[in-house]
Amino acid sequence: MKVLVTGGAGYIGSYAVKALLRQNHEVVVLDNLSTGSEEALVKDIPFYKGDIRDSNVLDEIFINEKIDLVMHFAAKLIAPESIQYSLEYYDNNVNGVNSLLTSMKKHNVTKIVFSSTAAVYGLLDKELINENDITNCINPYGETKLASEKMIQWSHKSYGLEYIIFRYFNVAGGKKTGYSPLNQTVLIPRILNVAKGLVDKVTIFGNDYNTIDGTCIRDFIHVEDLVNAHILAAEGLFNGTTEVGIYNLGNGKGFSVLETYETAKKVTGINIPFEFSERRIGDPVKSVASSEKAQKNLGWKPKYDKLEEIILDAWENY
Ligand SMILES: NC(=O)c1ccc[n+]([C@@H]2O[C@H](COP(=O)([O-])OP(=O)(O)OC[C@H]3O[C@@H](n4cnc5c(N)ncnc54)[C@H](O)[C@@H]3O)[C@@H](O)[C@H]2O)c1
Ligand SMILES: O=c1ccn([C@@H]2O[C@H](COP(=O)(O)OP(=O)(O)O[C@H]3O[C@H](CO)[C@@H](O)[C@H](O)[C@H]3O)[C@@H](O)[C@H]2O)c(=O)[nH]1
Repeated sequence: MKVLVTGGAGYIGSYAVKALLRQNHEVVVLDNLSTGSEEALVKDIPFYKGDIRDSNVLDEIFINEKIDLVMHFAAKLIAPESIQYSLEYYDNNVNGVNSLLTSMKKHNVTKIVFSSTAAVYGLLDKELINENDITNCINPYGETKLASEKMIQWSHKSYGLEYIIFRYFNVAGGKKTGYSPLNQTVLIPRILNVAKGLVDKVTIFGNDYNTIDGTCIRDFIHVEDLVNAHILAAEGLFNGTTEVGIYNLGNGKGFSVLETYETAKKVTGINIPFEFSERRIGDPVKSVASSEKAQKNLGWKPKYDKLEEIILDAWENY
C-alpha cells in the first residue's frame, strides 16, 4: 500500500511514517514544517514541503505518487491558542480538509484515516466517553475537527469516500519532535521541562474543578499504541475488511493533573516544584475514553496501559 502522510514531520505523523515502513508500506510525506521539523523526517522517502491548502502541491503528489490511502495528521492543535486565533484554526484545519478531499476526489483516491480529537466531546460529565455520546465542543480547535469529521462523513455519502476517524485522547510518550522544549504546551512535556531544570516550576491550571482533587482529568495514550491503531485501520480499509466509522483511542483510565504530576515525580525521582494558578480557558474538566469499539472492530490493544510507563518513556526520550 502507498500512503500519503500529511503532517509526517510532526510528533504523531513521524511515528506513523516509521510504523508504516516497518510494515513494508510505501510512504510519501507532505508537511509545511509549521510545527514539524526536518529532523523528524525519515530519509530516503519522498518529502513534499507544502501546504494541504495548496491544490498544486496536492495535484503534483497524486499524479506522481499513485497514492492508495491518505493518513491526515496535518493540523493546528492547541486548544487555548485556538480561542485566540479561531479564524486561523478554521482556515488551516477545515479549509485544509476541504482542499485535501477535493484533490483526493479529483485523483480518485478513495481512502482516508483522519486524526480527530476528544476535544469534540467538550463538556461531557461521563465516566467513559463513547463514540455515540453527544459532541459539545468548548473551543474552536474541537469545532474545526468536528466540522472536518462531518465533511468526511458527507463525502462518504456523496462520493463513496472510505474513512476511519480516530478521536485521540491525550497522546504522550516517545519523542516530542518539532517543538523546542520551551514551546511545549501539553502537560507531561511541561512537567519534564521542570524536572530537567529548564523551567522553575510546573503551573497547574485550576484546582477548583469538581473532581477528586480539584484538577482536570485526562486519559493518556502512548504514541506507539496510537499509530498501531492507524496501521490496523489503513490495512483494514485497503483490504476491505474494516467498515468506515469513528473510533475513540485512549486507555480508558482517567488521571488528574495532580496525579500525573505526582507520577512524574516518582518516575524521574526528582522533586519537581509546582504552583496552582487560575483555570485555563477552553479546558474540559474530564476526558476519559471508552475504546471498546476500536478493540472489538479493529482488534487493537494498547501495550502501554500504565501512566508510569508512558511518562518513563517520555522521560527516556526527552
Ligand atoms: N498530540 C495530541 O495529544 C493530539 C490529540 C488529539 C488529536 N491530535 C491530532 O493529531 C494530529 C497530529 O498532531 P501532533 O501532536 O503530531 O502535532 P504536530 O504539531 O507535531 O504535527 C502536526 C504537523 O502538521 C504540519 N502541518 C500543520 N498544518 C499544516 C498545513 N496546513 N499543511 C501542511 N502541514 C501542516 C506541521 O508542520 C506538523 O508537522 C493533529 O491533527 C492533531 O489535531 C493530537
Ligand atoms: O502546564 C500545564 C499544561 C497543562 N495543564 C493542564 O493539563 C490538562 C491537559 O492539558 P494539555 O496537556 O494541554 O492537553 P489538552 O488541552 O487536554 O489537549 C490535548 O489533548 C487533546 C485530546 O484530548 C488534543 O486534541 C489536543 O491537541 C492536545 O493538546 C489540562 O487540564 C491543562 O489545564 C496544566 O495544568 N499545566
